[in-house]
Amino acid sequence: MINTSHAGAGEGNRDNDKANDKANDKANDKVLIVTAVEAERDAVLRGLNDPQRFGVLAVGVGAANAAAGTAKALAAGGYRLVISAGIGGGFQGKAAVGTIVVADAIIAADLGAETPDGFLSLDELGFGSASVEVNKELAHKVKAALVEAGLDACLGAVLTVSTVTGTAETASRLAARIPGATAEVMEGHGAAVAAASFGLPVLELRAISNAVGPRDRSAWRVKEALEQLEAAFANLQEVISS
Ligand SMILES: O=C(O)c1cccc(C(=O)CC[C@H]2O[C@@H](n3cnc4c(=O)[nH]cnc43)[C@H](O)[C@@H]2O)c1
Repeated sequence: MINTSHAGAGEGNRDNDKANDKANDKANDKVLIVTAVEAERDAVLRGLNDPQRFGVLAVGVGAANAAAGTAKALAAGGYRLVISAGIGGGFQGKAAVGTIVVADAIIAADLGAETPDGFLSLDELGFGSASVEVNKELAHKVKAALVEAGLDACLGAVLTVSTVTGTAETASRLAARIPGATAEVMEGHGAAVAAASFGLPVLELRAISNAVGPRDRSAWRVKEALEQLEAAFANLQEVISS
């Protein structure tokens, strides 16, 4: 074996690798914010006064759309963090309409099996996990920044479902099965799985538009929730960009 003891060459290669890593770090410096619909995307954009540092996309309703849209954006490169954002439902006693919920857990609440003895999650079935880890330190910083800005914000588990809860019975069953359940949405888990597949951290931030429970569209406060979403991102740029 030829001994290529050109230490200088080795060091040169290592220096070059470091330069590349630094360049890549610089290149991967944007934050991707994904919403379901354009109205949510536009509210986020109104809040951001330097949109160049962010990618803000409406990827469609539901976890499959969120996963596909997030993965497609991440495949283009340049991102270091994913945030699933939009409106959501709030669980009774946990998040009232107008609250901003920052996820400390992202859970696909109906990913599992129905049995005569109740629901078994993917985790309980032994087929992986229905949850995606959240960057908790950042989640706490985000929540603190929102409270500091005078917004009503809380931390809690954000459940992703395929079917919006429409009865008190379903709401109670979800809350009993997942004690930290705070908000219900349709996309977060999809975006989170896509982020994790690219090795990126994820956050979820939802402005509560309605109570999780009996279906009453007249009680939804979407306009107000979108205003809260705008206010949230107007006060988060430094925290999520640092
Ligand atoms: O008319 C209905 O009851 C109804 C049925 C299905 C979906 C909707 C939506 O408008 C939800 C779409 C959109 O909003 C998010 N969202 C808001 N509140 C909730 C909720 O209580 N549970 C789940 N998702 C909610 C969701 O992330 C979707 O993007 C209305």
